Parts: sequence; structure tokens; C-alpha cells
Amino acid sequence: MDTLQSLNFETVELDDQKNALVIIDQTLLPNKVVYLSLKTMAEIWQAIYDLQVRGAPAIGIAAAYGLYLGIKQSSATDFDAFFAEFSKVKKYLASSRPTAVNLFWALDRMETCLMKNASASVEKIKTALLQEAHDIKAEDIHTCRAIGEYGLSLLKPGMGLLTHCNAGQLATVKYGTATAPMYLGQEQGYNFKVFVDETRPLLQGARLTAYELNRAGIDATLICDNMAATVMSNGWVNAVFVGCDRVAANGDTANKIGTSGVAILAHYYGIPFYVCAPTSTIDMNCQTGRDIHIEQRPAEEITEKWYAQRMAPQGIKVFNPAFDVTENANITAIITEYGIAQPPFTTSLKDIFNKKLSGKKI
Ligand SMILES: CSC[C@@H](O)[C@@H](O)C(=O)COP(=O)(O)O
Repeated sequence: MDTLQSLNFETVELDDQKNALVIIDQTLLPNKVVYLSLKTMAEIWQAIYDLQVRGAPAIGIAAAYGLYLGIKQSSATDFDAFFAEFSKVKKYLASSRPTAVNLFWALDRMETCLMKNASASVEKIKTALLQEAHDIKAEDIHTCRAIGEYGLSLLKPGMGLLTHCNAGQLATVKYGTATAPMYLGQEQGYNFKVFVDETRPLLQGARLTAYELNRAGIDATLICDNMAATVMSNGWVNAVFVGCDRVAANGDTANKIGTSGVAILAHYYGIPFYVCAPTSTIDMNCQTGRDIHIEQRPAEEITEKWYAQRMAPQGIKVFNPAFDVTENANITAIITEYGIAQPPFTTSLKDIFNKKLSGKKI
């Protein structure tokens, strides 16, 4: 049985004929399933900024298609003029969100593709860019599946798991990263019991992960973020699986705000804490978590966004970082599509990239 059949939605899709990027509007889930057809660069930028499309891999795929759409109708006939337009669109899309490295990784990959085809006609370059964006999307499926298989190899049937935010199918193309072992386990009768942190302030856990796991028939229990210690101390959690937005070369990991607290708790209770990381999310140019730019979001997301009425006094100061950094000391292993990296991560992540560079198949 393909558990994922029940998740019959496409997170990000190109409608090349209509020159549109089609996304499922994640801000309306779980109450409404609405697809948006985004045509202008401003619409695509805003959809990424507003988290209508969100999750590191999905942001990368949206940006790659966005860049293609942004230069598809260019009337430039020579390479220099075309490259100038391409660079302008690339820079604009890159400014939408700063933390998830997949955004920059996907845009850079598009630029590398353009450079490789520099001697071709502009029309041929456009075709190559379209193919590159399709490849980025297709590769994400194999990547997540491989992460799921490696993750599942660490688990036993009947285990209790905990996850934070949404690193699910909605954040990728299929399987998700942190949810991939759950979905593959479900297909093989593992009967996991998954605790889902609601994930303040934007409730990606409550609105998105709970929605996905429920639809897939996985035993999921929603908890407020401040209940993780309770379920852990009760002995109900055997492993924590989270996604990531950027992993530094030493293994420090930026993920949704609150992740670091979950890791500290897991460490305290002796529960393995696994980060599921496609290599596209590992940034070997960041030496440590201190080099990772943490996005600050508007105060309204905390004070009023999800409530019928404002829930905090007018004029109160608000601090709203969208991500935090989990120190490598609190991470048991980083699960990539090329294998499981264990501490010391400075060495093991290099080994993972060496496998990738050697052309090893996933
Ligand atoms: C596979 S998605 C991994 C991360 O991108 C996810 O856990 C996360 O932090 C998403 O943050 P968001 O602000 O919702 O884009």
C-alpha cells in the first residue's frame, strides 16, 4: 500500500503553458485546500515570504521554477543581456527568506546550469534551465526516500516518535525528510506513535504535520510545544526526528524556532535526536551555527495572526526569531541521502560530501 497515495497533493508545480507556478497555499491548511497560480515575480516572492510555500526543499524548488519563469519571456538575444536579466531575478528571489540554504542552493544551481550553457543560444539556455528546475524537483523525491530508509533503519516497530514543525511532504515533493521514516514505517506495519509539537507561533505542526500524518493513517498526537518534557518523562518518546533549514560544517543545525529546546530535552532524557538533512541543506561554508543568518519575523505573528482577537497588549515589545540553532552536542546523528553522519560531524559531513562527489548513487 502506498501510504503517500492518501497525500494526493502537489506542493509545488510548474504550469509551463500558463507561465505559472502552482502551489498549495499552506497558510490555509488544514481547513481549506486552495491552489494558487503565481505568475509574477512579486507574487512568487510574497508567497515564499508569507510561507504559502514553505519548508527548505519546497522553497528551493519554488525558487528554481520562479527563476525560470522570470527569464522565460526575456526578449534578450545575446548572452550578456540575458545574464543581466537572470541575475536581477535571481537576486530578487534570493531576498525572500534568509535562513533556509536550499533557496540559495537552488538559485546557484540554476546559475551553474546557465554558465554551462553559455555558448548556446538564449532559447537553448531557457530549455536547459527548465530541465534543471525539473531535475531539482525530481531529485528531491529520491533524496527524501533515501533519508526515510536510513532513518527507518534506526527504529523498531511500535516506537514513540516526536517531531517539531513540518518537515513533511508539504515541505518537500514527497515523503518529507523527518516524516519519511514515519511514512515508510507505516507502509511496513511499524505502527509508530508520533507526537507532533504544535510549533508556535505559526503552528506548522498543528496545521500541517498533524494534517499529513492523519491523512496517511499514522497514529499522531498533537501536543503544545511546552508539553514535550511531559511526554518524554513519561517514557513515550524513543526518538526525535526533525528537519533543518541549514546545517553548518560542524553539525550545528538551524531549524524552526523551538527545535533547540526539544534537543536539549531529548539530551536530558537520553532520547536520540536525529536531524534529517538533504545534502542541499548542508552549508559547508558556514563553519558553525553562529554563521547562520536567523530570520526575524513580524510581531503580529505572535500577538494576533491566528486568533480571533489580539492576544497581547498593544505596544508590547516582541522578539520573533523564526529559527534557532541546535548545538551539535545535542544531535545524535544527521541523516542524509548518502548515509548517516555521526559525531564528530566536522569529519562525518565531509565524508558524506566525498561520497556525493564521487558520484555514488543514492
Ligand atoms: C524539510 S523542511 C525542514 C525545515 O524547513 C522545517 O523544519 C522548518 O523549519 C520550516 O520553517 P518554515 O518557516 O515553516 O519554512
